[in-house]
This record gives sequence, C-alpha cells and structure tokens, in this order.
Amino acid sequence: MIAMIRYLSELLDGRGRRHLRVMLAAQAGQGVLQGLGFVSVAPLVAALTTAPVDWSRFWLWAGVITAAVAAHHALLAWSTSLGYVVGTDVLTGFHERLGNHLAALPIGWFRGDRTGPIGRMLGKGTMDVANIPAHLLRHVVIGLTAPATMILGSFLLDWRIGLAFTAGAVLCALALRLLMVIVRRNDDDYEHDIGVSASRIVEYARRQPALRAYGVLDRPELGTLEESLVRQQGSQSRLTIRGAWGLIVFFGALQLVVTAVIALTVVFTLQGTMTLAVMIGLMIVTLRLLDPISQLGELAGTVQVNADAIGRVRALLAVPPLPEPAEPAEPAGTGIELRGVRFGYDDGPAVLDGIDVTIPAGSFTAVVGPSGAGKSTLLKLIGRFFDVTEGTIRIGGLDVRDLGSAGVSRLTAQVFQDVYLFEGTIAGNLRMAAPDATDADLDRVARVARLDEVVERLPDGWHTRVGEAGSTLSGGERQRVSIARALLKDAPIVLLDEATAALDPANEAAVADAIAELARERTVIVVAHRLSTVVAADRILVLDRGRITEHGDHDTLLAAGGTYARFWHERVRARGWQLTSEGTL
Ligand SMILES: Nc1ncnc2c1ncn2[C@@H]1O[C@H](COP(=O)(O)OP(=O)(O)OP(=O)(O)O)[C@@H](O)[C@H]1O
Repeated sequence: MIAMIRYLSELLDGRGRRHLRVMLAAQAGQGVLQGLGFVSVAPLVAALTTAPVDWSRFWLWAGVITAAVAAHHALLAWSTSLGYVVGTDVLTGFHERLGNHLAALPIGWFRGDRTGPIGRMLGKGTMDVANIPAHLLRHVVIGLTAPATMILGSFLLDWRIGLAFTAGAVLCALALRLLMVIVRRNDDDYEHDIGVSASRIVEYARRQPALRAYGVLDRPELGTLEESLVRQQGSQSRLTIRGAWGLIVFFGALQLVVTAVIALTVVFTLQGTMTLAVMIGLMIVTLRLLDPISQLGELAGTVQVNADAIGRVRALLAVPPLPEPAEPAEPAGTGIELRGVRFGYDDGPAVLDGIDVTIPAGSFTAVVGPSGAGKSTLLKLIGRFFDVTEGTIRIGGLDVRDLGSAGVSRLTAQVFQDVYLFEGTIAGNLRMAAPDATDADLDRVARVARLDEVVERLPDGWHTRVGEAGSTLSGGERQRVSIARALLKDAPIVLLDEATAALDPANEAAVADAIAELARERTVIVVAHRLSTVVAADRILVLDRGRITEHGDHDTLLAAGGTYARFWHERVRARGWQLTSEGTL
C-alpha cells in the first residue's frame, strides 16, 4: 500500500504530489472521523442510562457525533473531487513518462513479442493506474484509519476488549497479507499469459497465409493461438479460485474476531465488570468495524492487481534507454570503423565477437554468411539499434554513442527485410523520410528505385493506399518503396538487409538496379542474399558464428577457396546459374 503510494507519486510532478498528499490526508481524516463517531455512541448511551439522565453530557456527545458526521461528509466531497484531479494528473504523467521513455529505448528493444504486453499496459494498465486515486485509495485508507480509530477508542471504553481487538486486527492483517500474496503470484502468471495471447492474436492474423498454406492452423505443437488462449483461461481460473480461497480465509478470520469480541462483551457484562452503556457502545463499534474491514478484504485483490500494474510500468521505466550525448558531435566523413566489437542480446551469449573492420567512405560492402551468423545484428549495431557490449563503432571517426541516436539516424538510411509501410498512401510513406519533398522529388526517386512503373500501374497512382503494413503491395514492390524512401532521405550511409524471399524476375531485376543506384556515392553495407549484389560489392565480409572469417573482393575470395568459395559455388548450383570466365554472372 505504502509502496503503491510511493510508485504513484513517482508518476506525478510537484503539483500532482501535493494533490496526492492532501487527498490522502483528507481520506485519513474521514476514517478518523468515522471511527470517532461510532466510539462516541458509548458515552452518549452512558449519559442516557444514568439516573437522572445527564443531559449536558448527552448533548456534548450528540454534538461530537453530529460534528464528526458533518465533517466526514465535507471531507468525502473534497477528497472525491481531489481523487479525480489526482487521477487525471497520474494519467497525464503516466502517458508522458511512458511515451518519452519508449521513445528513448533502443530500437532493437521493440521485438514482436513485446507488442502485446505494451499494448495492454498502455490500454488497460493506464486505466487501472488512473483509477487508483479516485476509486481505490479512498476505500483502502478509510478501511485502515476508521478501524484503527475504533480500536484505539475501544481501549478507552474497556482495555480488555481493546486488547482482543488488537489481537484480532493482527490476525486479519495476516489473512489479508496471505490473500494478497496469492493474488500477486497468480496475477503475474495471468498477465504474462494474456500478453502472450495478445501477441499471438496479432501474429495469427498476420501469418494466415503461411499457416493456411501448410495446413497447420490447429497443430498444438506449434504453440498456436488456441494453446495460448487455453493457458490464459487456466491462469484466469487459478487466479479466481485461489483468490476466492484467500477471501474465505480472510472472512473466516474476521468472523472469528467479531464472534469472540461479542462473546467477551456479553460475558464481561454478565459478570458485572462492564456497564450496559459500554456494552452497547462496543457492540456498535464491533458491527461497524465489519463494513470497512470487509471492504478492505474485497478490494485486496484489486489493490494487488493495481500494484502489479504499477510494478510492470516501473519495470518498463527501469529498462535503460540508450545514453545520449548532451552535445552531439559532428562526424568528419562517413567511413565506418568497428574495433573489438562484442555483442549479445539481453545478457545472452555473444552473437558477435572480436569484430574488427574498416569500411571506407563511399564503398559498397556485402556481408555474407550462414543463417544466424550475426549479419543483421551487425547492421543493427551500426544503425545503433543497440549499443555494443564491448568495443567501439565509429562513423566519420566518432563513436556512435557520441553521435547520439538522432545523429546516427540522420546519417543513415535503413532498408530492412521486414519493410514496414504505414497505413496511408505511397506518397505519404515516402514523405516520412523528407516531409518537404516535392512531387518532382518523388518522381525522381521513383524512377531510380523503379517504383515509377508500380505507381503508374496502381489505380490512384501516388495516392494509392498501401493498407496496414503495406499489405496491398507485393514483397518486391514494398522493397522498392522502401528503397525509394531511403533515396529520398538522401543519407550518406545506407544499411540494407536484402530480402531473402524469392522475388519474381521483374521485381528481382528492378530491386537489383535500385540497389545499384542507391549505392552511388554512398557508403553502403548490404546483408546480401542475391549473388548479383555480392558480385557488385567492392568488398565482401564473410561472417560465421559471430566472427569475420574472410574479407576481400569476390575474385580474391573465390581464388582463396575458403568458406566464401564454398558459399558461392553452392548458391550458383542452387540457382542453376553459370559463372562466366570473369567470375561474374
Ligand atoms: N532480438 C533478438 N533477441 C535475441 N536474440 C536474437 C535477436 N535477434 C537475433 N537474435 C539471435 O542472434 C543470432 C544472430 O542473428 P542475426 O539475425 O543477426 O543473424 P543473421 O546472420 O542475420 O541470420 P539470417 O541470415 O537468418 O537473417 C541468432 O542466433 C538469433 O537467434
């Protein structure tokens, strides 16, 4: 509870924190006044049961009760409206902090399996957190302060009952703790499973063609959507059933305490060691205690779920963003240098190790190697999707960490396999790279990227909508849009991960020409899958299990008869292509 308030205040600015403090004080005041009102019933009854009736004492306690009720309602109105103000403050702070943080995280952090959990955090998680001040805290604060006041008051009425209440409060607190531990453990599993299901639903929708083509829509061993939904249902049932058991234990403990206190009160009265007025007062206190404490039990699960939601937000906020320089430096040129580079994902084993390579400005470098060798990772490190674990990457003589993400992004254009196009027009997708580009600029890059023939063929030309993620275009067409976008950006360095998917001959030739154009007067590094691209490169890097095992031009590497020569011959055989005497296609 205290941790939850601390986490909430972390999401607020100074003004919001002030509001939160005032709201908590008002809610605590409400609880104390509520408790005071009920405890005051005993002296009120005592004044009535004396002979003769002590009217002055009666009016004094009646006044105290009336004032407590009136002040309680005034505080209720004030704290409720403050609750909404704090809720809005939390919502604003939450979106701002999370938005800024997500924008500062390494690009590589945004893996496909994180989309579900992040979506849920920004949707349901946001509402859960914003609801805490207005709807949850009030009940929790009053549920703690009102019984505490009544228990203190019961000491004044009869210390023996005060002690019984204190022992009962400890028992109820333990039962409440148990309930919250049960909810926390099972809620973690449930949230994990629901995040996985959300990611699977997106994957399932996107991968329909592949799933249907192989007839594997319902093969459980593939870890399908159905499997994740069944797991989610299972964790939801466990959360509900185990939570219900926790509640039963809590309410059992509460009933035990109430019964014991009532029995003691009756016994003490029958023994003559407690007056009738105190007995009536304590009965009222005991029965009134039930309400706020029961509510506390009913809300314990929700409190835990909300605390978990805040915990997940905090965990996300704790993911370190890439360090950015205060004053980004300007590079001298576009040559790239990697020295002693080592990198592993998420503290895992090194995917790249001992990489030393110099890529001169204006050169065209092809990276080849077996699947999983680390080729795409190498490109992503140069584009600063992540920072290296060891070593340095320099562009124009400057460490990319001193250039900053914005500096690296300004210098590089990236064309990756999974070309992402936004729902919008083809022109809109290109203008992302240069918002001020004129129609003539678009036509120019379209000609170079051989996108012009695609635009001419489409019914609305440049204004044709590409569908979600460019779904209405073919793979080759999407890559041509992506290359045109890179050309429009006109960055001096191009990082290109060639599509592995087979393209039809027309698209293949168009993409090859477009890459050749892109390479003019730029520093280009291509993860090459097409033989024509490899041959066109000034220099080839052969990557194997995270290390550069060979480098040089095509002829030199072919003559050396090593891994590259084997790779080349295998590819040529697979494609059924013939080498000419010069070693070109
Ligand atoms: N985001 C990631 N998180 C964890 N591991 C990853 C991630 N991306 C890649 N890897 C792992 O790093 C290794 C190198 O992957 P990378 O994609 O760089 O290889 P590649 O040579 O480009 O392969 P391919 O030619 O098949 O695309 C692989 O073992 C891969 O499983």
